[in-house]
Amino acid sequence: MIEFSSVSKTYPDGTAAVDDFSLVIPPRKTTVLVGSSGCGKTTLLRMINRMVEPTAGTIEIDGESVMDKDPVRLRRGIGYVLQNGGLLPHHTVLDNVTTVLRLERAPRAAARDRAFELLDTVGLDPALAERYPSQLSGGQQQRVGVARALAADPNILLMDEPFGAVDPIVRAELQTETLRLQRELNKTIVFVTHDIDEAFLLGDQVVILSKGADITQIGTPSEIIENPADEFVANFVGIERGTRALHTKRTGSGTVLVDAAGRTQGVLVEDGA
Ligand SMILES: Nc1ncnc2c1ncn2[C@@H]1O[C@H](COP(=O)(O)OP(=O)(O)OP(=O)(O)O)[C@@H](O)[C@H]1O
Repeated sequence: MIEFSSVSKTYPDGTAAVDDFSLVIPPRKTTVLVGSSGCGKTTLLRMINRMVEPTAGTIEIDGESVMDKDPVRLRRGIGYVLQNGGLLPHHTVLDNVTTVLRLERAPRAAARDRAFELLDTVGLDPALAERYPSQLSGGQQQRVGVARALAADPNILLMDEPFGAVDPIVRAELQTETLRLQRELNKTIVFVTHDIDEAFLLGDQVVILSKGADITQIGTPSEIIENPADEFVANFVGIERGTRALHTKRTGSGTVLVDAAGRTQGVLVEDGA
């Protein structure tokens, strides 16, 4: 479990990125932090692995403050996936994946075996192992980034807009893979995005943030769609307009659900019918 208690972060230039933020992140589930640009999502994520240190408040992992842990060891125990993959350009895929293992002084052969196992886990062809990041597609680079983050088998995986830079089709593929990985690996995932559809697809717990990392609503996707906290959330989620604003339409053979653009999205099947 990760717990934020009254956490604030003011950067040296006076920007109050996070103001009195408290949240419990349950283990082995995916928590998605979603909100518009600049609301403090990345700052929150980076405070978990101490890449950013809070100005006030505490962050605990399984009851122990991150400030009491050695930052280097802490970071090696937490996988971190960035938007652009964050791969080292002059290192092969294999070397990128084994970076942490080599820092941990794992024997070379064991690290290599583990890297191939990880490439398989993230759905990459082992033939890509000797390539450099520039010789991979954006989607493949992201998979390498995930493999690298998983290398030391961390309990926690932080993902900061990991699919922001790939095209929509690859993005959908990577989202499906993330769901599969979560089922198979059972990690505590903290995922940052500004895309509410991505948040609802991946999140067991979704946290909708506004400026200063102010929590506007927190809940499961169903809870939020069924009972949006206010007009901002209803708009953000697209309940009044867009694909989630469904209307019923009677047809000769039953009732269908139609979206705001007039496209039929499905058939209404009444419970117990
Ligand atoms: N190193 C820094 N120094 C000063 N201000 C910063 C720094 N890093 C972030 N900020 C500011 O803190 C606020 C929150 O930034 P943060 O990156 O956490 O937001 P975000 O929600 O992740 O945004 P985005 O979706 O655009 O990445 C913003 O106003 C940003 O400009």
